[in-house]
Amino acid sequence: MTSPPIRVLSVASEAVPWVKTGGLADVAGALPAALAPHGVAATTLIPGYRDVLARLGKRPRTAHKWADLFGGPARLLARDAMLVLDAPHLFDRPGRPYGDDAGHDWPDNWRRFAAFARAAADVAGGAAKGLRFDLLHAHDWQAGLAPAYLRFAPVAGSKPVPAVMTIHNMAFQGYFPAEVFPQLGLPRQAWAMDGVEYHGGVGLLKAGLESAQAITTVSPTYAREIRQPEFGMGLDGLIRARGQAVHGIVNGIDGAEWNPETDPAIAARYTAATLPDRSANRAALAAEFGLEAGDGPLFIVVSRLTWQKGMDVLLEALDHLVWLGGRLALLGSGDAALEAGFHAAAARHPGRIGVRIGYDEALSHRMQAGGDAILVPSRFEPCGLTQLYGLRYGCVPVVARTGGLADTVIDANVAALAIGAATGVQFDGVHPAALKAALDRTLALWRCPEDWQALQRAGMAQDFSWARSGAAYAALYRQLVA
Ligand SMILES: Nc1ncnc2c1ncn2[C@@H]1O[C@H](COP(=O)(O)OP(=O)(O)O[C@H]2O[C@H](CO)[C@@H](O)[C@H](O)[C@H]2O)[C@@H](O)[C@H]1O
Repeated sequence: MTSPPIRVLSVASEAVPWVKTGGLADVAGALPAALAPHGVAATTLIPGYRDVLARLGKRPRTAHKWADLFGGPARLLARDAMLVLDAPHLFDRPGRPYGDDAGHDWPDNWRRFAAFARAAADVAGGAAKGLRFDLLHAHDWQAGLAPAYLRFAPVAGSKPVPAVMTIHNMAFQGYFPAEVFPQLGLPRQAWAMDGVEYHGGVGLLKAGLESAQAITTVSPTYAREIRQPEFGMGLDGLIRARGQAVHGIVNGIDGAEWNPETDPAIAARYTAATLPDRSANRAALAAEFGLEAGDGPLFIVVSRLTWQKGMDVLLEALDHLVWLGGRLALLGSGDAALEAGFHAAAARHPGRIGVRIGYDEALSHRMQAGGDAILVPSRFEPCGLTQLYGLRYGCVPVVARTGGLADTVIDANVAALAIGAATGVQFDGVHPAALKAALDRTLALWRCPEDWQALQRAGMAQDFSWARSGAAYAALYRQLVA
């Protein structure tokens, strides 16, 4: 007899295809399908931002109502395996999920995401008729209070529901002043070192990390790195103390959406056996970015333009990249100074550097299909998805040896090349000299077409589908509900 599926409420502030600002959305969106083959029925709860509600269509079912959820009425809307928290006073506004169009965080973010977490804990605890869950899985600081509500203020009479807290990025912790604590609806004992108190204020991610039965992050190397102050960013002591409960599970990618054999966004479809067909994509990409023809590699970057991603270091290596005969197509948005820096580099190197500031999903597919190598010089990278897309598309990753980049790319050292295992180039220490040296190594590989194609083929043969990671999450859930 097969056992009934484990029912998981996955709680995230963004999930594809509904709302995305970064990699969290890819993962939260992919999890339910990744878990289904492993006996887990996952339902995703996201906030009802204006765009989400607009796309939800006319008649979603109302599964629960709150007369007053942190200052206004709210409804739980259900559509298939999706739940949306419709709370107009918190989420129905123009702008982005976490701030206005000018990039300022919403001043009431603590209230928005406390309410979201409270609602999640209510739903996991059985408050909504007909919806039952065995476990709550919270993602990042926006969902961080949900495990704390389950621990300190569960639905009256409900059976205990275990929680998993996943860190997608330790740099974002949801820290707010102590004054908000009395408004969270938590009992006084939650204001403690092993509760929500954090450096004299309230830490939303911290609260989740203290309260969840298990902690995961998105690669084994990052799980080790966050035990150190440099990567733990104030929470390294907590991570060390809870070491036994911390697990590193690498993200998968959606192999249906990211498949060069079937991708509707690209000009020429191809497989590892038909690599020469890629050249049409390459030519189209160069044309799209106004780049001249050349025999050097066409590098791409698809990234948030931030310090985390090492984009300031890349700026300092661009003259060298061009001097080597390379070209660069960059798509991204973020810090104004970095955006200006890339515009200036493009002006300095017309025909060699092309820059597109903005967010464009279809273009990101065309770039992976047409680029020769993708640059990911991150200072820290919990997992990273763009290098995985690069591997799948034969766009060779050139990455810093950190976090998930260290775990997913096999450096083209002599031994790895000799056995055909190498899939990319790694470098240590994110500073201009190290990146320039990595570019030199990349060029040496590029000049030997046999080596280069071996890198591409080995990368395309890697399996970063969700199969393994889905099984790992399912095994963890099973332990916790047992
Ligand atoms: N301008 C643009 N146009 C189109 N698409 C763009 C884009 N800029 C970025 N993207 C896309 O957004 C996603 C970014 O995901 P990443 O994993 O690389 O980083 P992020 O730091 O957002 O995620 C955090 O969470 C994820 C998920 O766990 C971790 O992998 C990661 O290390 C961690 O920092 C990718 O799908 C990428 O293609």
